[in-house]
Formats: sequence, structure tokens, C-alpha cells
Amino acid sequence: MSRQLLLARHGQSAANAADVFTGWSDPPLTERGLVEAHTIAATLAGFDIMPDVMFASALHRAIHTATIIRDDLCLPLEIVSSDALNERDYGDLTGMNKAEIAERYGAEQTLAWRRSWVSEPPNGESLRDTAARVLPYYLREILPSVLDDRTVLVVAHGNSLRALMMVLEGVPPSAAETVEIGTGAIRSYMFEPNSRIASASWLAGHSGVC
Ligand SMILES: O=C(O)[C@@H](CO)OP(=O)(O)O
Repeated sequence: MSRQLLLARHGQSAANAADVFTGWSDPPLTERGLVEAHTIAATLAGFDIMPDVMFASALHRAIHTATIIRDDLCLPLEIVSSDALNERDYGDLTGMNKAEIAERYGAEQTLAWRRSWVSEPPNGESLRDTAARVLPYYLREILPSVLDDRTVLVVAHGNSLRALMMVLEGVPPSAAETVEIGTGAIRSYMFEPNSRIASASWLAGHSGVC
């Protein structure tokens, strides 16, 4: 019996390393990102956790991270990929350097675009918009697997996972900026049969860069 949900953020991407807004752009993992992906697998193995089901976004950095984990753990499963789990769409900010955007538009506006619940980057998604596409997918595809006594691993992105964590943990919109998940971090939830969360913990640190 398991009913465990694991949320892991992909390893560092080339855009993370260059400090640019990544969003729906599709950069590869860096060397460090590859190491972080292997480390996620090693951490899960250290806890004796073998996922039965794996989900990833449709973006390369998440699929590559998930594939490394699956292969390192020799898991005989297909990774289910969906763009519902993609990173928040950063719209016109995509590909722009974060420090330069902060200089041009001010630190406060930039922080609002990056960390508030409702602020929409120009032609992009707010965190609330991101939650509105992640949550239906979670309820329809992911939660039923967890409640079927599985260990389910979801490999996705800083903001698609933050949106999900906020809802799972009942974090109010006013506290959106307190929820962070660094590259290579793993958040674990144990569920009761009635879908209540019995416990939440970090299996690997949540304070990575970007
Ligand atoms: O650029 C992005 O897409 C995200 C994640 O890397 O960045 P931020 O932490 O600013 O939301």
C-alpha cells in the first residue's frame, strides 16, 4: 500500500543557467542538470521508493529528467507526458534575461510577474492561469492513480509544481511567493484513502537556484 505522490522539478536547464525566462521554450539540461536528474534517482533509491507511475510535462527538460530517473531505477514503465504540466507561459518575457527585465521594469513588477498569484506577464500566464490547467489534469489523471495505492512521480517545472503545491497544501494566494521548488528538488505527499494528505515532506532540498 502506498498512496504516495512525488513532485520533482527537472534538473537545471541551459536557460536556468543563463538566468533567462524559460516558460514554454525548450532548452536542454546542463551538465549540472544531468547530475541533478541522476541525484533524484539516487535519492529515491536511498528512500527505497520505486515509482509505479510517472508523469512528465511535454517539455524536453522534464522528459529528459524523467527518463534518466526511470532508467537509473530500471523501472519498467512508460512515462506519461502532457503539456498540461508544462511550465507557466512567460509570454513576451520568454528568452529575456531576468536581471535586465528587473532593471527595465523594476524589481517589484518583476517579482510580481515571477511570484504573485494573479500578475500576468505580457501575453503570458499568471500562476492562477497555470493552476487552472494543471489542476484538472491532476484531478483526472494523477490523483486517481495515487488513490489506487500507487507511488506516482510527477516531473515538471518550477511554476506548474508551485501551483499544484499551493493547492495541495492550502497556501493562500497572498502567500504565493513563499512556495519554492528548486531544480532537482523532490516534494513527497502521503495520502489517506479519502484523498486527504496525511503528510508532506522534502526528500531533497527545495532551495536550488532559478
Ligand atoms: O523562467 C522560468 O520559466 C521559471 C523557472 O525557471 O522561472 P521563475 O523562477 O522566474 O518563475
